[in-house]
Amino acid sequence: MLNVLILDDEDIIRTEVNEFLTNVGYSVYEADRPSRAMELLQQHEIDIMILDIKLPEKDGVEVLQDVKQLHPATEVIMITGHGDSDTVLQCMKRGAFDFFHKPIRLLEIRTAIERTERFLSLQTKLRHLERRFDAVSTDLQRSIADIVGSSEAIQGVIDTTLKAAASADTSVLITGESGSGKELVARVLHHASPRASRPYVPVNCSAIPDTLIESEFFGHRKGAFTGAIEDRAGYFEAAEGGTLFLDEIGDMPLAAQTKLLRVLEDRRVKRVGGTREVPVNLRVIAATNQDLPRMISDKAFRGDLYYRINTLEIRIPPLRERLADLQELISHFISDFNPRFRKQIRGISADALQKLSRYDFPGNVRELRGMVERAMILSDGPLLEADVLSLPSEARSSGPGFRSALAPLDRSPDSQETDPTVQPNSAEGLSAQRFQTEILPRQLAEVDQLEIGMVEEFERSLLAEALKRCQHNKSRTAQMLDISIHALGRRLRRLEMS
Ligand SMILES: Nc1ncnc2c1ncn2[C@@H]1O[C@H](COP(=O)(O)OP(=O)(O)OP(=O)(O)O)[C@@H](O)[C@H]1O
Repeated sequence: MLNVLILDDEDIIRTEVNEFLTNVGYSVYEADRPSRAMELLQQHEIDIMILDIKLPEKDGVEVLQDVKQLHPATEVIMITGHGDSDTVLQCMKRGAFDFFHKPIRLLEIRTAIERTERFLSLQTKLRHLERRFDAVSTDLQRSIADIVGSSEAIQGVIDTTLKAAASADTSVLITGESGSGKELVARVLHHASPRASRPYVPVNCSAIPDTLIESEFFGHRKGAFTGAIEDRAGYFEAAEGGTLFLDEIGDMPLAAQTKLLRVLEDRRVKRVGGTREVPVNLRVIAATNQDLPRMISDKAFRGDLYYRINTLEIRIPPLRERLADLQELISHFISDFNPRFRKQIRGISADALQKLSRYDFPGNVRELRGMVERAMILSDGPLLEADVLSLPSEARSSGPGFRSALAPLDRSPDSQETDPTVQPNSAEGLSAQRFQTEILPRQLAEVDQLEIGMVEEFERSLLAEALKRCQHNKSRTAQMLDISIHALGRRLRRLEMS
């Protein structure tokens, strides 16, 4: 409903116009002088103002000027006398939307107001579209910029992603090793698609307990089970119109796979405890680092679901197949971490880079990011050197130990079990190894949460913990932290721990 303000010093005109407009459904305010009109404009969002020319205090042309300056969203319709062509011209120049002559004909007013109303609604739509367009394009720009790398391999991935984005209903399966950037690609896919202005709902299938999976995906009605204290929409409904990203789909239990398949086929969902089915309109993007065809032959993944979700497959090559991106990625992470750690590290030494490029990065970009983060905490100079990067010495690069030292932070327990390089071989080995593979990476991940001023404190406690575990033997501590004994000494002195 539009708000209309009438500014006229003639009571009879105000009353008549007010009655007429109120009857046809507008909300009408009246003012008999400019100062009162300005007060009302302050207090209410006035869409249209009907403004007389001849007024006490100041004339209508001046009032028009004030209104256009202070309340540009308010459209003004002027009431002018006959033969006032100069004034009409002035008013139009100053932004009046329309005008009509006295004596007023109510029907004329109504037509003028309806015209203004149509104009206002078009303007609102335009503003809305502009906002959406801006938001969509910046989100897309930002999500593409998040994918660092100029190698042919990664550019190929971005090209395919943008092509896949165009067909808004096609299911896409993103495959690639852990930490290779599948989530980043899923975001680009959404933001570049016609569904970009609608929700993007990422779901990590491995993080939902089996017992909750149905209500999380389908939602529930109040009272459907203990704890269902109110009606809740599930992921399918939350992603309405947009994209549902199912990360780690290989971890979805078989029963849930069957239900997912049904939704993809019927495009309808029913909340747990509910009776009504509601239609859903969304695109599903799934991602996995597992070998789904093998899981199908092992009966751990449904073949029919697999064919349903991989209408199009985007494979992200592991980092070791695109080492051309290494330097760019390292620079990106360094500039990301510099302000957080209050450092001014300029880059990486040629020697360290060369050694890194011989590594196979089982944890891919996530692992590289963790390495850079850790090295930056430990680094004292302007360049990241091999000793703080936990790089393998030539002898260790292919031998056991190195992988475990750099195990990605979120490596699954399964992968560690099957990885012969992380099998503990002694009690001391167990604690040192656990410190390297679990405790240290977890603590490093916690750095993300720390305030800048706490970084030194954190570093100090990390070193104290490592020293304690090695009975204060410096060379063993350095070995455990994968840094040289000199680097350890420098750090202890800087932190006044020696
Ligand atoms: N090309 C890249 N440029 C910049 N950062 C990247 C790139 N690829 C991955 N990353 C970073 O590496 C980390 C892991 O990426 P992401 O979560 O997308 O991997 P993923 O393949 O989905 O991993 P998972 O299989 O474990 O879910 C994130 O911090 C991400 O920002």
